[in-house]
Amino acid sequence: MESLISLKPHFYAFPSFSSIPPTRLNTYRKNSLFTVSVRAQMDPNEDSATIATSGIRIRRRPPTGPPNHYVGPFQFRLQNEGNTPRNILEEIVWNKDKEVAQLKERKPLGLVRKALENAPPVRDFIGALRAANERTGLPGLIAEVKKASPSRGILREDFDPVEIAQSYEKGGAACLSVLTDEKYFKGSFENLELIRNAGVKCPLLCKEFIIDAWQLYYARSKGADAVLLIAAVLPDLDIKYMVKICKILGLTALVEVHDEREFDRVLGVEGVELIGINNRNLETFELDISTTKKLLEGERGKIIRERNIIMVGESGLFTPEDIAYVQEAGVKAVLVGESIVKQSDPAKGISNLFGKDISV
Ligand SMILES: O=P(O)(O)OC[C@@H](O)[C@@H](O)c1c[nH]c2ccccc12
Repeated sequence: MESLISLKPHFYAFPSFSSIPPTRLNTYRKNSLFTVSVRAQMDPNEDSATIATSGIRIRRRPPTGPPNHYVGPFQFRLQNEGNTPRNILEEIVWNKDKEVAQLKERKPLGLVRKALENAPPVRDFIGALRAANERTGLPGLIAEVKKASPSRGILREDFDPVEIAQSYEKGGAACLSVLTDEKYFKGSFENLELIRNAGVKCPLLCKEFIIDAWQLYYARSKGADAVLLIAAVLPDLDIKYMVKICKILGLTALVEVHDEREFDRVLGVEGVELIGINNRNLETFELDISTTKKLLEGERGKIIRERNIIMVGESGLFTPEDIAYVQEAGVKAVLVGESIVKQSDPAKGISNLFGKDISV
């Protein structure tokens, strides 16, 4: 069934990595983007389109072309299954695709790379988490500078990112996460830069929906020490290449999963050192902190320990009992936003969350 949604001209999605068959991908990457020599594996039984999107459920861009209908001088845009996002994650990613295409036009990779020369030095994100964990015996805290989210709306009206970041640092956070998505989370790269330039010592995670390697360079040029790679939106090959690029840039990659399938995919990627389990399903917003426990049971937990991978429990953590629960499940770090950002004194929010002062 088609229905009318707007009169605006339709946007043509810009092709990015996932739409390029792996064979071409190599040449493309080698010639125009990076000088990394990596070879994509091709299974002769799988066609290239399947490989390029392997592993993910969401559609990275609208599968149908512009559904236009002309009536005289009027151009109508028709809504159908192929151009309507099926869930919020698809919507965010489709939007991000347009956003990145525009940003790239304004600031091509060459310019971003040039800007890297003046970027502040990278700091050791994983080292900070390990040190905090050893010092306190509790999971190292990644405290999130978060103004709003699509599931919770505005979390804090009087939002001063630098003040919040400084308060988190004072309260004993090991690292900070700064949301940079503007449309859905009311964040910005300006916030990231402001916090970095204010002299906050905690390493910074750029919390963004990364779908294109250009964004990794951009995040680093703005002072990020780490980036988030979401397995639900990135095919295996993208994760593999992006992890390699992060290494080259000195960035730590926090690779996020939320079910067994994504976890297994990520465990199949070489060089991953930090994995987050998101207790919130980004497609449905459902929150369940037993996700962290469930995913770390049995064989997967064993692999994690053998490889010395640091696990991060993400989302929906509000009380000392929640922290104890995910720690028991095997995490050495936690990522927390809502419960601490909402407190008038975020440092106090941290002590409430852990049931004690972790700054000393
Ligand atoms: O505010 P919470 O429930 O404490 O959650 C923080 C963080 O885990 C959450 O913001 C998050 C985790 N993964 C994401 C990916 C995109 C956007 C946001 C997120």
